[in-house]
Amino acid sequence: MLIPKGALIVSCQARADNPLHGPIFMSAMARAATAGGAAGFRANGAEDVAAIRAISTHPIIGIDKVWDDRFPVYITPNFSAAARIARAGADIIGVDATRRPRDGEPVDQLIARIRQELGREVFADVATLEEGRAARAAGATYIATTLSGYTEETAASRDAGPDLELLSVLVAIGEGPVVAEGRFDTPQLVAEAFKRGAHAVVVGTAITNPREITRKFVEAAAPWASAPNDDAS
Ligand SMILES: CC(=O)N[C@H](C=O)[C@@H](O)[C@H](O)[C@H](O)COP(=O)(O)O
Repeated sequence: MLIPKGALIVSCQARADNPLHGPIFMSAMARAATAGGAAGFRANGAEDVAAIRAISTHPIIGIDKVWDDRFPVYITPNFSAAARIARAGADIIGVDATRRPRDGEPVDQLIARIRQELGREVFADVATLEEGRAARAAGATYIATTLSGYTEETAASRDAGPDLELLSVLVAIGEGPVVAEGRFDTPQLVAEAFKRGAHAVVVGTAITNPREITRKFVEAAAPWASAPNDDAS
């Protein structure tokens, strides 16, 4: 098992519309996170994975987000996406392990192929207990709460903070490491995840997305903000 117990993993991702998009910024994020004590990374796309691999020996959970209007699954939906990420240097491949339709082989088959043909550990992003059980049975090393709040079935809970309940029930099965991921946006929530038995915690937005962090502070300031020219006397 490559991710050590108690690890804080930092997700270094920035989409194309983010001013920090690109491997130069993401590898700098990873270096900053390393200096702060991060024990591993999650990164999207071959370029960012390769750039982070070049500056770190910590475990990397690599994903390849492939958007396709025909399917809801976009996190490493098929074997060719997984192979690209493995080639780029990811030790662990993150996949959407929900049972939703995807452009590729059924998820159980995908997990088995990643293990057998790529020789990589699988990190299964799930939204429910049943999906977690199934992914474990298919051979995933890590089960993570990443997609709770992001599927049709679980969307209602997205604004309610991280899914601590799902974390607890996955831990209770007791079959292997469970990782807390998705809206763990304060040190207190990270501590709570470990208290509930998380093997590791992945934090993204709250550490590596200055645009969203700024938005939160601006929202807090909004009631006191004057409209332009308000102060003209
Ligand atoms: C649903 C989805 O696509 N989640 C993504 C998975 O890679 C990322 O956008 C998240 O930032 C990541 O899971 C970390 O979570 P948070 O940013 O909440 O700490």
